[in-house]
Amino acid sequence: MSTAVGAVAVRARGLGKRYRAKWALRECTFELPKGRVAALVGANGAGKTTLMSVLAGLLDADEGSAGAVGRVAFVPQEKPVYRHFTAADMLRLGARLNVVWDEERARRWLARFEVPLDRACGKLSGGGQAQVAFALAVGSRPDVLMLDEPLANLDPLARREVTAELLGEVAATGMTVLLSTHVVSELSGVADHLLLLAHGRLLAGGDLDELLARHVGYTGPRSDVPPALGEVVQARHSAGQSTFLVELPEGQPRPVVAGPWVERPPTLEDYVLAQLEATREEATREEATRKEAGA
Ligand SMILES: Nc1ncnc2c1ncn2[C@@H]1O[C@H](COP(=O)(O)OP(=O)(O)OP(=O)(O)O)[C@@H](O)[C@H]1O
Repeated sequence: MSTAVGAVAVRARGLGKRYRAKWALRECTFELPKGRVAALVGANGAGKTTLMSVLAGLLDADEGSAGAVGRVAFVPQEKPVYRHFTAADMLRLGARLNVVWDEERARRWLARFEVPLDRACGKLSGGGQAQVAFALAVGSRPDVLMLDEPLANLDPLARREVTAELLGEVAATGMTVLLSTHVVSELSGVADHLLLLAHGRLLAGGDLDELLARHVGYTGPRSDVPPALGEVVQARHSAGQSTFLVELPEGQPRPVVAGPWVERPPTLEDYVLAQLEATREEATREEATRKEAGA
């Protein structure tokens, strides 16, 4: 089956969600193209779980709209499995509960991660239980797979293997993946799209290569300003040295920087950490201004 170029898998328009009076999400607008692996990142409490829950239809939005095209599978942070069920029982449950069920795919996932079919889920390790939840999600052949902190219970090798398997599933089925994580360093080469949340608002979103290409890291002699024009996302100074992460102005040729300055393309981790730090500093400044105004 061919897919229209640029088809959208997940869309949000002015999406907002509040718990009582407190907004957990506000004015979120984005489109996630089909077949992408999108990383949803943000500090604790930024609104990642809330966003996924609304997109998966588990929570109603309080303003705006959101939707996903096709069948959605959502694996929450707690990796729900029945403790007294074996992995094989869980697969039988999957077959009963899902409109579409690919038993072979689900079994292959469990075999790949050496999860015994006959052991009660309660007796599996946290990582093993997570694999059962993933197998069920993959077996349901979703068009959009949403995973809340899928890497949290896994050891470093398992994290790499799970992300590799997910990429394999994307290549084989054309599904779209949205995964939230704090382990940003392990998303290089996995995610090709980014949604960055801060205090319930979407700070950045879009194609990862494009986003990173618009940013440059500079290291050079101590200076209050970077060697090229642009928005300073992060500035760090030590006695004799300054480093900057700069967002270059759109639609202009890339600046040529010479002399003592060294240019470095930022990694995903550099970019995300700099953005989160900048937001935290801004929040601290706003809080101080509020306190001053109230004093
Ligand atoms: N059921 C709830 N009732 C009230 N407030 C909630 C509820 N769930 C989340 N919140 C609040 O909404 C905000 C966003 O929470 P959410 O769990 O979506 O963030 P998160 O980015 O997933 O955080 P983490 O990385 O810690 O999992 C937080 O301020 C949180 O305290």
